[in-house]
Amino acid sequence: MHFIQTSQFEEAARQKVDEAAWCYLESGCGTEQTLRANIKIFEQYWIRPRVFVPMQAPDLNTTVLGSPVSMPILAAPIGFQRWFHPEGERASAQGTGQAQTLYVASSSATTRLEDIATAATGPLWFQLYLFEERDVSAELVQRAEAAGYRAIVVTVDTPWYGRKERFARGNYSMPGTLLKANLDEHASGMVGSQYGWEVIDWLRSLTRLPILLKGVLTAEDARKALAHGVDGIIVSTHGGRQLDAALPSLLALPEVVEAVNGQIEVYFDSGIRTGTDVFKALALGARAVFVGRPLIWGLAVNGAQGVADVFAILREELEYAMMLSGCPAVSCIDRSLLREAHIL
Ligand SMILES: Cc1cc2nc3c(=O)[nH]c(=O)nc-3n(C[C@H](O)[C@H](O)[C@H](O)COP(=O)(O)O)c2cc1C
Ligand SMILES: CCCCCCC(=O)C(=O)O
Repeated sequence: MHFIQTSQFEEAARQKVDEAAWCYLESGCGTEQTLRANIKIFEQYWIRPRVFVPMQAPDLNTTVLGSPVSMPILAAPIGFQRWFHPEGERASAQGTGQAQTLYVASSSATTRLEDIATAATGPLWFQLYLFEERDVSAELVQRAEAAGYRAIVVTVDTPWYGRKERFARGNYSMPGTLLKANLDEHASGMVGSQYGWEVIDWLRSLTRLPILLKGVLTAEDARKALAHGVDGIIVSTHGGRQLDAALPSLLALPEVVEAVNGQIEVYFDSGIRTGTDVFKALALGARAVFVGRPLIWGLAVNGAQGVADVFAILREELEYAMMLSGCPAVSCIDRSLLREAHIL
């Protein structure tokens, strides 16, 4: 089956994945206001195309914290991937490598981070939850550094695990056989809710790897992140899975970009489903975007190849958007190419 839109992968994945896993993947938190808004808001931005811009083929190559990637589209950290495909994280890292882009391994992976690194062929970052037991986080950082991961992505929007009401209403639970492969059997796996900004200074003292914060949505916190010496920010609502009614990521992006003022790289996730979504996030100042659920649809449908195919669709759609709007390179995509209008 040759799919040309990520939504076709969604339909096909729904047929393959069991009901509980599907609900876990697709759900957001609370009334799912932010989950819906993350998608809808893209329709409130319109591209202002420029004509007579000579180009052969658009150049999608870029770098992320110095690592070259073939396009500004990256794999977001997603936990429990063996629930969706027996090869889980190994397959998604392979498919991401096939697309020559970056994979972020989750703290809640069902494959050991060392085994993900062995399977991967592209650059890797490691996503860290700040666990109640600091030693657990410290050990993960040291293992990630030893295994060749190039940055630590600290998820900061999860001082508590979000209230997934759809999942709870369905009375679903995760199979006991799904192990968090990276955590020691004695670790509670509870996220720490007592931390303040000084925990970032503690983390800084542990590693020389670049540190990014995932889940910053305000200029105030972006300025604090700068003051604590972080190397990058990912503007994210965790795919609408943490605070319901949090402002959608695309609405938060401009204020974070403005506050950071080019001093560090700003990334984006939540709601990317098409290449024009990627284009719009880049135009609002993101260096690159992370994709979550669509890659898991690809994984569920066809393992590593499915992941690579989803990347290929997004890539081709972005290429078309660039060719038809007069952007020969991703560095040319800027705010002047976008207009906001709520007409739908
Ligand atoms: C099933 C699922 C599991 C996730 N697991 C993690 C995780 O372990 N760590 C993390 O920082 N974010 C996690 N996220 C959030 C993603 O990294 C990302 O922020 C989100 O999926 C982006 O939104 P999108 O799915 O609309 O692309 C998860 C999201 C989903 C859907
Ligand atoms: C310790 C928190 C585990 C959460 C793992 C998965 C996740 O982030 C999600 O959104 O689901």
